Amino acid sequence: MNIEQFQTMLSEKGITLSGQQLDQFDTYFHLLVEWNNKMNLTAITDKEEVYLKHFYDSVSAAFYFDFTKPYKLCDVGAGAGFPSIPLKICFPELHVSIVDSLNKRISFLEHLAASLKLENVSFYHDRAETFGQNPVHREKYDVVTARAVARMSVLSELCMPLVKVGGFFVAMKGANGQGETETGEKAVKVLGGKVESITPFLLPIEESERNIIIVSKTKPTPKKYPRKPGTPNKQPIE
Ligand SMILES: C[S@@+](CC[C@H](N)C(=O)[O-])C[C@H]1O[C@@H](n2cnc3c(N)ncnc32)[C@H](O)[C@@H]1O
Repeated sequence: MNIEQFQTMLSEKGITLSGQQLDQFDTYFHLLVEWNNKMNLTAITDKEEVYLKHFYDSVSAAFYFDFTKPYKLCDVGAGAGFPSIPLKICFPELHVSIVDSLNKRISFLEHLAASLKLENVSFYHDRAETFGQNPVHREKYDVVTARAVARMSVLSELCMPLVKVGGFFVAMKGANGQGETETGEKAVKVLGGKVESITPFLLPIEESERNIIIVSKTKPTPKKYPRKPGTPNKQPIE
């Protein structure tokens, strides 16, 4: 996907990017490739592939969920910033918190956010299992996102405790998203949620399948979740 296609295809979905936002994506691409030479951030470094498989794919969450409001958003396991940094570039009103267990990725993100002059972004080097038990963060977010972190039952335990009652969890999945969500539906319920929608779509150009799963939080998550890493006999809730 070249930059013109990126701009046109987003504009067809109602997301119009200014010159400044396009410059931010350009800087993001260059820093991603530069830092990828010193640390493992992504296997995708070809420019057109980064625009398709990282930038467009991340922003595709906004085709199914309204990110235009000044929501408090937490991105669990964002790695090199996906999906929350592309969403923040497109929707500057968002207040973004990123939690990732790998400190070198957090260092990259801090540098990236400063270079892009992003406001209202915070980074936390932590595991979601402990972050979600911290009263500062527990049930404090309007929306929690996750892309390519864990299968739905495990992911729900990491993400649902962070969502406030009345908020949403947006999971970005590949082709197996539907099956995983059927298996993970019990976990979602135990954790206080309800699966509102599973929407399949094809990534343009290469036509690989994606699924966006939207879960609403209807009641508080029981205190024992998320369980700490190493909890005896810890199995996914299935
Ligand atoms: C496969 S990468 C995906 C990164 C990004 N979301 C994307 O779509 O490219 C998974 C990321 O989740 C982080 N991660 C895995 N388990 C985690 C946990 N329990 N708590 C916080 N971060 C975690 C890893 O450090 C890694 O950066």
